[in-house]
Order: sequence, then C-alpha cells, then structure tokens
Amino acid sequence: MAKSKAAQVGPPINVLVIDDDHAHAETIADSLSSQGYACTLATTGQEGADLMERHSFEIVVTDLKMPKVGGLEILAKAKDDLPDAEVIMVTGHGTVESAVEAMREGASHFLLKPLDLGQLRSVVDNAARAQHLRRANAELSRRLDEKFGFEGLIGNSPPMQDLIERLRRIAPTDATVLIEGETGTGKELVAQAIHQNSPRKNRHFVGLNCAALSEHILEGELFGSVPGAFTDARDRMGKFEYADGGTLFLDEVGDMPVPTQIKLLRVLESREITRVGSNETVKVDVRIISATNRNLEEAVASGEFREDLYHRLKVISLKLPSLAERTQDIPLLVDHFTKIHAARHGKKIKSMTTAARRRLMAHSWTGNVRQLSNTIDSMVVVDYDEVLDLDDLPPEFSPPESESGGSAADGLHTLVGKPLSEIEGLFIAETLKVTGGNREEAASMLGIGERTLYRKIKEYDL
Ligand SMILES: Nc1ncnc2c1ncn2[C@@H]1O[C@H](COP(=O)(O)OP(=O)(O)OP(=O)(O)O)[C@@H](O)[C@H]1O
Repeated sequence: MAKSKAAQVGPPINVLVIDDDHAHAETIADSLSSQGYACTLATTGQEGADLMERHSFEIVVTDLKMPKVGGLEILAKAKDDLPDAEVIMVTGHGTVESAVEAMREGASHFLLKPLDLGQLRSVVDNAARAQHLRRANAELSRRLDEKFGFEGLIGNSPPMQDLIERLRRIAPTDATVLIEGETGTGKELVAQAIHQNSPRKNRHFVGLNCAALSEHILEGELFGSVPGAFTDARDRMGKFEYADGGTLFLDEVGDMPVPTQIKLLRVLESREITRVGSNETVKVDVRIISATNRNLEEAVASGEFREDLYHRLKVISLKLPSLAERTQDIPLLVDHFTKIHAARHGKKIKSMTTAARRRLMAHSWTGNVRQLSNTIDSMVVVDYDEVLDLDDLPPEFSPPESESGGSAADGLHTLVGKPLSEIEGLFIAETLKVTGGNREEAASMLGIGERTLYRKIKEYDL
C-alpha cells in the first residue's frame, strides 16, 4: 500500500507492537512506520498491557508466546480496555492451535513466523481500513449528535438542549454529579454519556443499583470482601476497585441504607477503600455519578439521607425533564426507537400514520422515555404491513369513549352554536398542545401550510 493511504483520514492510525524479541519488534515497527502508521513499542506483555490502559490504540500487533503476559492475555485486555482495536497475532509454527483459539476469541488476523513484511503490511492495511471506517462512523454520529443530541441522547426541545449544553461542559471534568429525574427519563444514559466524553472513557464505567440490596450485600458489592468477612465471603474486588481510573454509577442512591452512606462518605473523603473483613486500605481514583428518582432534599429533611453525603454527591446537580415537559421531542424519539426496534427484530417499517403519532403525542407517559421505547417496540413486533398505525398500539391506548364513534358526536354537540372561527381557533390550540408547541408538526396534522398556521395563531391570538 502506498505511504499516503494509511494516513488517509485524520491523524495516523495508532499501532501498538508487542514482542519480547526486541529486534523483531523494531523490525515490525520500522516497517509500519515507513507506511505512515504511528507505532509504539513494548517488549514485554506487561508493558503492552500497561500502555493499553493509558493510551488509545487502534491496532495491536502482538506476539502470541511471551513469558508472564502472553498474546491471549493481551487480547482479553484489549477487549476490556480497547474494545474497538483490531488485534493481530504473530505466532510461530508450533503454536498455530493457540492462534486459532485467538481468532475464536476475537483476534482479527494471525501471521506466521518468520514474518513476511509484505504480508504484515497488507494485514495491517486491512485493519486500518476497518479503523478508518470506524472513525468515519464516529464522526458521522458526532455530527448527528451535534444536531440532535449527545451520545445517543435524543432531544431538540429547549430543556434537552440546555441539558446537552451543560453535559458538554461537565463531562470532561472530574466533578461528582448527581442526576435527579423520574423513572425512565434517561439518568443512566446521561451518566454513560458523561463517562464517554471524559478522559476516563477508556477505563470502566461500573454501575450499581443501590436499591433492594441489604446493607451487607451492598457493602460487599461496593468495597469488596476478604474470606471470612461473612458467610460465603470470598476474596473479591468491589465496584470501587473495579472502577479505578473510571466512573462508578450509583443508581437509586437515595435508597442506600444510612450505615452504608456513612462508609461511602468516608471513601469519598479519603479516596481509599477497605474491603469488608480486611484492615488494609487501597487507594482508588474513581469519578462518582449518582442518580435518584426520589426527592433527596426531602429524604435529608426526614433523616433518611445524610446531609453531608448529599452535598458531596451533588457538586454538580442535573435535573432531567420528564417526557411531559418535552413533548416536542416525541416525534424525534419515535423515529429513533422505530429504527432501533425494527433493526433489532429484523423488520421493515416504512412509516407511522399521523393518527398513531397523534395518539402517542397525546399520551401521558408516566414511565417517560423507557415507556415510549417499549410501546414502539411492541408496535414494531405486532405490525404486519410495514406501516405503524393505531391498530398496532397496545390495548391501553384504545381511544376513550368520548373519542370513538357516536360519542364523539356527543362531544361535538357542545360546540354547536359557536362561530366557526372560534371552533377553528380551539382546534388549533388543542393541536398545538398535542404537539407540545411544535408548529411544523401541528401544521402537518391540521393539513395546512406552516405560514397559514402562523397567520391563524396571530389571528386568534394563541
Ligand atoms: N433522551 C433520550 N434519547 C434516547 N433514548 C433515551 C433518552 N432517554 C432515555 N432513553 C432510553 O430510555 C430507556 C430508559 O433510560 P434510562 O435507563 O437511562 O432511564 P433511568 O432514568 O436511569 O431509569 P430508572 O430511574 O428507572 O433507572 C433506555 O433505553 C434509554 O436508552
């Protein structure tokens, strides 16, 4: 491949070369560097593993047989720390079986020793092509995010745009964040988006639901345990240690038992944990994001939540709007979930009827975005004609009596006798309510142009 090709899109592809034979490692790196790759060398498996923790490599070329940390361990490490990296194994004739195992475990290619440099370059070029495609996709989704959201967070309404703007500023810092919001408003998604846009993104994002766990189990989960700490206790790493260098997401933090709250506060202050049953302390570097759908201020007032911990957790406080506060986002979310669920079920959905959209817009979504997603999921499953319509909606969406058949006429009776212009104004106002104030959507529902709608809004002073 020509030198320029490897560096075609953006900065050069980052390659990590791991080989305990120094001269061999250098030959590989020289050969790839001359093709425009940015190579980093490691001459032990351990050194390679350490480098993978700190840097983001796109391709890893590793020797299979190395003392202590071998190629298969490197592959497992790459899966954890660099899940998008392409791993290429270099192996001697005697170890072909392990190389086959490596392929099964997700290596993208293996090369036999003695290494043919031409073949090496062509295999690396193929991996680089896959990485360029990944970069292009990431760039595309970044642009889409810029337009419609942030890391999969869909929403164009003013409260969502404000939230996304704040997230962009908060994410790259190390600040502790408390996310408050009703169930299904996207608290976990927001926590993940913060992690993905922080310097910690290559380390673990570890979630723990603090509700419904007894004090002892929760503490074992958080801090780990040593044998003998309690019945069945094993030598086990807790979530804090596992999240070291990364982010720990404490979901339903408002339900944490008070004794555990005290221990958590101590850990946040000292930045070290003690496994349950042990006296040894372990330093941890973890960013804490917590979430709750309870009103924590009330919990503090009633003594169920410690005030000092509350203030520690809410250095940055984010309140997620309920779906009722951002009905304007429903059409975007509907399209988003239709695509996702159709792809998941391998079904083709061409469109959704206006009547079905209208019903979804008017619904009271107590379960917020999750409930909307589940509803679209079930519509996609039962649909048979590639068009999502009222008949695909779950039974709880059946129209109320007043909207169906003859009884609708009863409702209309109350309007008889009013001037047509007043009725028109009433209908426009109702439609705008249904669309959450979205005029484009309202105009399309009413079957009139947007300019006409603007004129009528002015005319009726809506
Ligand atoms: N703004 C959004 N854009 C796209 N998908 C979203 C958005 N908000 C939530 N979702 C989706 O809705 C579902 C519920 O979100 P999530 O689990 O983050 O909510 P939650 O507030 O943590 O809920 P709970 O309090 O019940 O744990 C997920 O599938 C998530 O991907």
